[in-house]
Amino acid sequence: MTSPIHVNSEIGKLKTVMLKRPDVEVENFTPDMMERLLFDDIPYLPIAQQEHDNFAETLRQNGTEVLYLEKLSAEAIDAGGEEVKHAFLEQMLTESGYAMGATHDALSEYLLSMSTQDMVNKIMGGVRKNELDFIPSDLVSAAEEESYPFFMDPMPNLYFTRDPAASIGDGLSINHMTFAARQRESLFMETIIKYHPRFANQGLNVWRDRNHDTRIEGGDELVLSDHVLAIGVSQRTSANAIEDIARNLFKDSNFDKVIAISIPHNHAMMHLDTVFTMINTDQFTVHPGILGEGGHIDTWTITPGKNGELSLDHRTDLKQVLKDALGLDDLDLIPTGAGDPIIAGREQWNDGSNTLAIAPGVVVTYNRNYVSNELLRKHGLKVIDVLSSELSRGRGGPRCMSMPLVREDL
Ligand SMILES: NC(=O)NCCC[C@H](N)C(=O)O
Repeated sequence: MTSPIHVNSEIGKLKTVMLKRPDVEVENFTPDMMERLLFDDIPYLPIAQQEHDNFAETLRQNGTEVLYLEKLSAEAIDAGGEEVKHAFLEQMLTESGYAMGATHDALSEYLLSMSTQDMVNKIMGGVRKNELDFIPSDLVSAAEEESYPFFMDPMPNLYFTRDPAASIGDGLSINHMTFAARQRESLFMETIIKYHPRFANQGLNVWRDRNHDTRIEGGDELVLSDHVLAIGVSQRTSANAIEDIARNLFKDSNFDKVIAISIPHNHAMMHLDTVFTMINTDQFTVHPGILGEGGHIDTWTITPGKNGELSLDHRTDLKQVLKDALGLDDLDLIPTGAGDPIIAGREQWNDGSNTLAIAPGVVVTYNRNYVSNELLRKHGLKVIDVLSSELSRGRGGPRCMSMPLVREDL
C-alpha cells in the first residue's frame, strides 16, 4: 500500500491535496484586528468561497483528489472517540489561554454541546463573548479585556494549509508557527495524523513535531528532489529550526541536503514560497527583489558532517547552487513581473511567485498576475489561472492554499 503521505518533489503529478474552504473565520473580525491576524483586508466571504471552489474544481479536473482540513479534523476526532474529543478541546482551550477556571468551564460546556463538525467549525471561526450566557468575573477579564469581543479568536489563515505542516517524503513536519495568530492551527494536523483512519498507524514519520520553541512554517519548506530540500531563513522560519529538522532528516530519511536560503524578513515575503517556487525539473519562479547585485543571495548548503554534526557550505550564486544540488547543466530562473520593478513588486504582493505545480511544467496561478503568467507561458509552461480577487487579500497564493499529501514520483 502506498503511504498516505508521499511527496518527493515540488512538481510530481499531484494526486492528493488538502485544502481548507474559507468560512466565517475570514470575515469574523474588525479592521483593528487585521494586523495581529496577519490579514491586510477583510475578504467578501461569498466570493472568497466561490473562488476557492473554483480552485478546488480546477485541481479535481486535473486529476487531483481534494481533501478538506475541516472535515478530516472532525473525522479524526470522532474516530478517536470521546476521550480524544475531550483531550483535543482541552489542548485547544489551553492554547487559547484557558487552561482552567470559570471561562474554561463555560467554553468547554458550550463547545461540547455541539456535534464534532460544528465544534471544529466553531473553533476555527472564533467564539464571540455574546454567544455564551456567561460573564467572567476575574480581574483580567473585567479590568483589561472587557471590551474585547472574543473568547477565542478566529483563525482566518487556515485556508493557507501549506504552513502548519509540510509533507516531506513519507512523512511530515508539524510546525511550531511564529505568530500567536497561527500557532493553534497545527493542532488540527497533529490530531489528523494521530487519529484519522487514513493516516494513523500507517508508519508516517513526523520529522519534527509542534512541541518546540523554535519556529518553522511550511511555506518555507520546499522539496526539490527526493534528496534535497530548500528551506527559507525567513520572518517565519529560524535557522535553529532548520538545523533541527536537517539533523532528523539526515538520521532517518533519504534526504541528505538542505539548502537554507536567506530572504528578507517582512510581511510581503514572509515565506520562501512567496518569492521562489519550483515549477519544472529545471525551472523556478523567483522574485527579483530577493536577489542582490549580480543575482546573489545568501545560501548555506547543509549536509551530514562528522559525528552527527552538520556541515555548511556558504555560497551566493543561487543558480549554481541549485544546478549543483540537482545535477542540472542549466536552469531557468523566471522573474516575477518579467523583471519590471513596479510590476514585480505588485505581482509579488499578490502572490505572483507563489505558483503551485500540479505536474512538471504545469502550474496553477492567480489570474490577477497576468504579466508573470504570460512570461511563464512564454517559457513553455502550461499555466492554469484561477480567480483571485478575494482570496489574495490573505496574502497567499495557490501554493500557500494547498498542502500536497501525495505526488507521483518523477
Ligand atoms: N506559504 C505562504 O506564504 N502562506 C501565506 C500565509 C499568509 C498569512 N496571512 C500569514 O501571514 O501567515
